[in-house]
Amino acid sequence: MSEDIIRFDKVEKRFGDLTVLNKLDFSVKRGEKVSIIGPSGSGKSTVLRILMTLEGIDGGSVTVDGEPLWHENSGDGSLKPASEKHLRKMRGKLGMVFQHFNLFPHMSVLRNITEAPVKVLGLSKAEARQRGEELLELVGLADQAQKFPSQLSGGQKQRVGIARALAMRPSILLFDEPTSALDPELVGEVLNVIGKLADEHDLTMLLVTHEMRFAREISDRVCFFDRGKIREEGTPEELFTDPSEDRTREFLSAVLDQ
Ligand SMILES: Nc1ncnc2c1ncn2[C@@H]1O[C@H](COP(=O)(O)OP(=O)(O)OP(=O)(O)O)[C@@H](O)[C@H]1O
Repeated sequence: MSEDIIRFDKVEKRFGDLTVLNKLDFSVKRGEKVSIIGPSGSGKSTVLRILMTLEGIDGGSVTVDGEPLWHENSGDGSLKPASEKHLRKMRGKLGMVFQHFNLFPHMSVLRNITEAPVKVLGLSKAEARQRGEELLELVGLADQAQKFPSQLSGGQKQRVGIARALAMRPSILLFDEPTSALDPELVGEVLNVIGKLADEHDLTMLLVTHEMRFAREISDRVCFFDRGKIREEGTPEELFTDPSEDRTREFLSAVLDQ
């Protein structure tokens, strides 16, 4: 684990008068599993949305896999705003698992997973199907391939969401509060799948979560966000047992008491 696969340098993001990211410096190394925790509105999901190019930036730079995300070389060594082609290429490096699953309701589970690999990666239907079946096996849903999302529980839908993101063979997997829309009894099955991925694959994982115990278990590093900046970061052990900032301590005692 050496080079940075994700790098934010002094990134600014505003919505009108609201500064959401305030000259944010943040990086993730290849293969690293990083959790972002912090109060509501601190800019956690915005970081993921910027990486997925769902939001632009107002200042600074973002680099993914050594290349600027929002800019590209113009040929004379200077940078120009990224073209749609550049953004598409960069998006291919990342997969995202959304809080509300975002599955296609009119497609079977298997087709939800095979559609983009066929249309975007150019896989044959047979290849996509074989890979889709392997991924359903990985998330424990091999027997649900022909069902439709409406026939699944929330936990099953989210496991399809994970399989769908993996089907695009990303180097980086982003999770945006993947369990917060689930009934409590369904959280465990999704966390088990994410934990298995973290243990068995060399994927880079960036996870925004309110599940403190889980963040502690699977992360190499935990970042505490507060008002658009990283207030404190460290190993789970350092951050959860001996935080150095009062603000981190207050946040942790509030959420761990719930
Ligand atoms: N498209 C938007 N337009 C205006 N304001 C936005 C938009 N998206 C996010 N915000 C605001 O930016 C701030 C940061 O949002 P973000 O979703 O990144 O926070 P968060 O830390 O992920 O919070 P939560 O834990 O509640 O999801 C919030 O105050 C939010 O209301």
